[in-house]
Amino acid sequence: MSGTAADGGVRADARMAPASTLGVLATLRRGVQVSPEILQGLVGTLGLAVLAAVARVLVPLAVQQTVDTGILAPGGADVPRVAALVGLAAAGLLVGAACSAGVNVRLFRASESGLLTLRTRAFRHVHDLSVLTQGSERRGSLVSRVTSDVDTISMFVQWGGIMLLVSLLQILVATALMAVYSWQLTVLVWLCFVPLLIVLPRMQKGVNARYGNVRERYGAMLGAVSEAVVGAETIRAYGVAARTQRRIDAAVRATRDAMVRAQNLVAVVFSSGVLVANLALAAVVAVGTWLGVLGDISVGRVLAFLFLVQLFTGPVQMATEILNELQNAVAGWRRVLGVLETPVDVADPGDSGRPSPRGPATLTFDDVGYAYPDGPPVLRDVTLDVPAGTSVAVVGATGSGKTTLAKLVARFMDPTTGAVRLDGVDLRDVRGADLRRRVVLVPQEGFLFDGTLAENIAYGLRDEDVDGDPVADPRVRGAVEDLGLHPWVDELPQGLATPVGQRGEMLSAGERQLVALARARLADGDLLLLDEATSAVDPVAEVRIARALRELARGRTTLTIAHRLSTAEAADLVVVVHAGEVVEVGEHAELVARGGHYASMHAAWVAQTR
Ligand SMILES: Nc1ncnc2c1ncn2[C@@H]1O[C@H](COP(=O)(O)OP(=O)(O)OP(=O)(O)O)[C@@H](O)[C@H]1O
Repeated sequence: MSGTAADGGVRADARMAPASTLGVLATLRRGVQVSPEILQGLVGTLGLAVLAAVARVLVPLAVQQTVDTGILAPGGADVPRVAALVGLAAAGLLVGAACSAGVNVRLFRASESGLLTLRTRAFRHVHDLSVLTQGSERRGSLVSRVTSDVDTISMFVQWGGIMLLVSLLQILVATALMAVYSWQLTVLVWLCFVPLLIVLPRMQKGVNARYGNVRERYGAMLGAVSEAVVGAETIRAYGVAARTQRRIDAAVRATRDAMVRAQNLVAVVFSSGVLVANLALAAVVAVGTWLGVLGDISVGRVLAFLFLVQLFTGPVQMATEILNELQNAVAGWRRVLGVLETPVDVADPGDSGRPSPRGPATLTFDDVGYAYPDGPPVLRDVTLDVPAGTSVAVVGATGSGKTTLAKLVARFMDPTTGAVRLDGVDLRDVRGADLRRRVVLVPQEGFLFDGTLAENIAYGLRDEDVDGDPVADPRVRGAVEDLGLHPWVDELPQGLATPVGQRGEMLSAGERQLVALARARLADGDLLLLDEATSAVDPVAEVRIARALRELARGRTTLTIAHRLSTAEAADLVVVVHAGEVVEVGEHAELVARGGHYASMHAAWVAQTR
């Protein structure tokens, strides 16, 4: 959440229509606005594309000239002329190939730099979105927007776009030359191809549907396989390998069947293109010969027609496929633009915000209410004053709103009504960087990254403070020692250099908590938000965690979401949340004596544990 509201979105003007409602051309236009590099050097590229199309038509032209004015020259074959024309055709082919290569290279370069901008902007924006938006959007879908959706755009821009351009030009230039040679044969060739043009889009739709089915089956197959890998322990523990294997086999077979169905139709589409081209060739030969006998057309021109017909087949077949790719690209573009348009609902005021200097932190809830989007209120009229240096335990039944309270303090979202204040300043007005420095959240399950123990602890440092190898960083070691964790770390075979594995899978749950605490110690905030872990750990780890927590909290304002009432017993202040409302606030002994909510929770807990 480092960006400001103004830098990420693309809808600077609120009156602009959302990308999901835009037509094809408007989407392309807005896509180009977002990444204008796509159009870099377009005029030069277009010029090269025209040259490439003209060069391809040079061959039929040379054939006609060679036959009519070289081989069948009135005074006998004119060998030097034939040689010159063959040379010309060869040169044309070479120039055409060079132009095509140039077009590809230029397009590739321009589109890659455009897509780079699009990807980085989209990724940065995803980062700026509030945790809540990220959660509701399903993280997987956000990832796919920044990766595969951009890929569909790239496919079209790099390949489809230019093929469409070159193909259209090729058809136009070829038609022009054919019309010069013989209008009758030109009409004939078009008559052969028109039915294909009518039928192909429908067939292409079928191909798309079948490939859609393939992608679906493929996704299901990947899902089944990855589930079996992730759930390997459960599968083994319950001995259900055969059942799992049957599910995977069925998914693999379904993918194969879908693929075969799609390929069958592709074969029909491809063959019909070849069939029509051959029909056109046959018709040209037959009608051309007849016209030749009548003296309306020369041999060279009929031969040239045979070559020109070939120039039609590829583009016509490709055109529908390319148009389909255009649809995919436009859909991808809409989704990526949709991400860029998602408003940043927790906006960092940046430099225009109020500075919040380090020091003892007081926390105030000022008549705070909160409702998750489209949900009922989960917090109501919360008013609370936490003096600097106080340790507060928030207790309440599951779902009562404790975590929501902590999330508001970390500013993962803003209250629907009222305000949360740090040292009297509304969090909405506090500079993001100051807030992150002063308020540190230790979640129940701290996320560990694939790397060493030291690297994971060093995530507590701000980017600008990181230098050198964390393993050798005295600050990392210092944090570990401050919390009394060095005996544990020193027992590990590689000490601070011990790898933790993906998500810390090589450590136990208790050890992961210790790393999260050392990280928070290094972050050294003024206000600590602790979501107490509910998972049980062994007694030694429990003692170690409790000691580290005590050390971590020393001298700081602390808000702990307490799942164990022993934590509440030790806190300066207990806050009892019930159905979204703060119903009791006071010291442990005071609340027990009051005989209300807390007293009955405590009595139940004592009966269970002692
Ligand atoms: N992201 C969310 N979207 C919608 N509703 C949510 C979301 N997170 C929590 N809630 C709802 O808000 C209410 C309060 O949830 P919260 O997580 O704050 O409770 P809690 O007291 O921390 O519970 P627990 O002790 O089980 O962690 C619950 O009814 C829950 O269903």
